[in-house]
Amino acid sequence: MAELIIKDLHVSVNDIEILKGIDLTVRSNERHALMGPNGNGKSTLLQAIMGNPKYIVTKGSITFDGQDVLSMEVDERSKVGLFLGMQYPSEISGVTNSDFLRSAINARREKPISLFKFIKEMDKAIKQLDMKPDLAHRFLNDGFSGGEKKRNEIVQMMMLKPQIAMLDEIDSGLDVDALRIVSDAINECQKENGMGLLIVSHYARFYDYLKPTHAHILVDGKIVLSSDASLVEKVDTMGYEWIEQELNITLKKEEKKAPLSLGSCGAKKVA
Ligand SMILES: Nc1ncnc2c1ncn2[C@@H]1O[C@H](COP(=O)(O)OP(=O)(O)OP(=O)(O)O)[C@@H](O)[C@H]1O
Repeated sequence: MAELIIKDLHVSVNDIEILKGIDLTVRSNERHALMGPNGNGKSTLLQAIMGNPKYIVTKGSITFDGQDVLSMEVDERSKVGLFLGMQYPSEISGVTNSDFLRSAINARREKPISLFKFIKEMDKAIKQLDMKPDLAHRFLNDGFSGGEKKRNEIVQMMMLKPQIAMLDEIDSGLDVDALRIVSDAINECQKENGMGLLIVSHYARFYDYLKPTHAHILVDGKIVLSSDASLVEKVDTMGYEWIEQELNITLKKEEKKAPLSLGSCGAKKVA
């Protein structure tokens, strides 16, 4: 069973501390919803786990099956089974989608994948995501619509078969049908591979499809609440303001979204 363990993680960007002590464990088959007001550090956490050099870890640890992730290069993190589906996927002209994926797959295998198997798997993924068949031969994300880029991240996930997949607002920009198609693909991939999921989204509809086993709220660089999927419903109906009263913390003014109301969903205060 795969296990990603994050302990007391502090991360700075441009000398400003964004993450201020994150503790989180994600295991195979678990589905963690990570929510929180805008600009509080969700993407920063995912980028730091994947090793984006802009995000400097100043304290704490990240281990994957007992191995020190922080001492690994980005490609090594991918090879051990970590995957990040990006909020803003990059466009790379000159590299076709299929070349990119084949190289990424071969980098983590002793023997290169046969062309036959690769084409079969890529066709299956493209069909499952209901994407245009020419996608494999186009340059990576070049000229792709917003929704196509997000679906393409899931094609990559299906092909790479990670042990822990982190999805950063992969639902944003998807129409209602695409949201269902993408969710079905994620669910099937998890069923086949037993991967663990860490999912950042602002929308309950996406979580309705993915059925989180755990849910967390991140505020000002800390996970302040952890619970089950009932936390997603609570945020969907009440926003985040109730957290101020329940935990006696202050949300930044511009992050307040919902009308003030109180309630409890049995969430556990963790910070
Ligand atoms: N590469 C970067 N350069 C400068 N500042 C950054 C960078 N990445 C993140 N930040 C800052 O770190 C803070 C947290 O940003 P982050 O993207 O992690 O928040 P988030 O919770 O994912 O927000 P959202 O829900 O809006 O996506 C913000 O103030 C953001 O401006």
